[in-house]
Amino acid sequence: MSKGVLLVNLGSPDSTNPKDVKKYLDQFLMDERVIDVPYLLRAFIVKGIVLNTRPKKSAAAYEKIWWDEGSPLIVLSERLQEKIDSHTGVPIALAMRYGKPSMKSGLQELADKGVDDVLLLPLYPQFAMATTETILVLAEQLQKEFFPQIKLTTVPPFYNHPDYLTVLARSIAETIDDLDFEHLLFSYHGVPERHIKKSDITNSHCKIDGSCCQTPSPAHQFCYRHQCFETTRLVAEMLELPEEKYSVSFQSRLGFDPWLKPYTDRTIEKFGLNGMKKMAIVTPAFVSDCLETLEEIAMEGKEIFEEVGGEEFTVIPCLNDREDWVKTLSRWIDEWANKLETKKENA
Ligand SMILES: C=CC1=C(C)c2cc3[nH]c(cc4nc(cc5[nH]c(cc1n2)c(C)c5CCC(=O)O)C(CCC(=O)O)=C4C)c(C)c3C=C
Ligand SMILES: [Fe+2]
Ligand SMILES: [Fe+2]
Repeated sequence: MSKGVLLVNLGSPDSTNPKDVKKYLDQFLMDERVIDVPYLLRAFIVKGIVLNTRPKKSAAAYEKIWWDEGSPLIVLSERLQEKIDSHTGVPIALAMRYGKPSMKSGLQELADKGVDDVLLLPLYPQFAMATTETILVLAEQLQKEFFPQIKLTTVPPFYNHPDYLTVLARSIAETIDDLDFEHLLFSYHGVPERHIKKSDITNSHCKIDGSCCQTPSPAHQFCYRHQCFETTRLVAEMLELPEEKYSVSFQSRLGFDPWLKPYTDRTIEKFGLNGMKKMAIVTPAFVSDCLETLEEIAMEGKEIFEEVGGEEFTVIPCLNDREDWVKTLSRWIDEWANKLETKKENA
């Protein structure tokens, strides 16, 4: 069999034009794993309400962070793909769950090169219904309908993988090496609490309280909240951060349902109001810098902190295409490719 890799990230609009943003948000928010209500209600919420106001607001936000080459998320993902491609011996294609390049075109690109054994690598450290799961479901649908010759293998969420944690810890230490900050906030993309309960395979573990995510359970294989806490705990351990020096929050909530708490914007405000002057923030749910890190955190978050008396707001960049991250992903890919090779030779 001939091997190849499909890297998948979230995706961005084609441009900052509100029409393009509307098209992108339509595809994104009509996904039943993102807004998980019955179709007619979802269509009413998305097409009847959100798409009438949000595209203009989001387009203005994209305008603030857009690069000459395009969306930061896409450009950074392309750089990552190119670098991995030059480090590994197998073809590497890049796709987005929403927008372009589509997952179908990514699989087609690999199929055109004769690849029939694909490693699917969702670029999300933690599992979530709205990210990893929707990629896996679509990949399986596409495989069945258009690429029956392709065998798919998936890289599981790597939230607690020592290689990933080492790179993340190093990226944090490089930015705040002298520990001259009062608090490090680990801000993860939020999800509605309902998503966490839906992903609970035991149907009884998840309470979204102070202890369920710390109590061992098979539910944690699919628990975004647990996985965010674990990434944080393990990285803090590597950095030898005392407990009072770091905490977790969740950003980017949308709509009126309860989302995971505490909310990042309110946490930053509270820090400033309590007299904190120097804080740092890291966003480990994102592998590539994007609207949510460059605008919501680096611009809006900074503004909130400074408005309430904060003085230094240090943002740790995402892993993007840093060399040690490229090497880590390339090693995982080579290990997969060589393992299959060995199995085949032994057969
Ligand atoms: C309503 C639901 C949303 C859920 C659930 C959600 C989960 C989720 N998203 C990411 C990663 C990203 N989201 C980004 C943008 C973004 N997210 C939502 C909504 C939900 N996300 C919206 C409406 C938008 C668009 C921008 C806006 O209008 O605010 C991005 C940035 C994309 C970019 O082009 O830069 C990322 C990345 C994760 C990891 C996640 C669940 C864990
Ligand atoms: Fe999102
Ligand atoms: Fe939990």
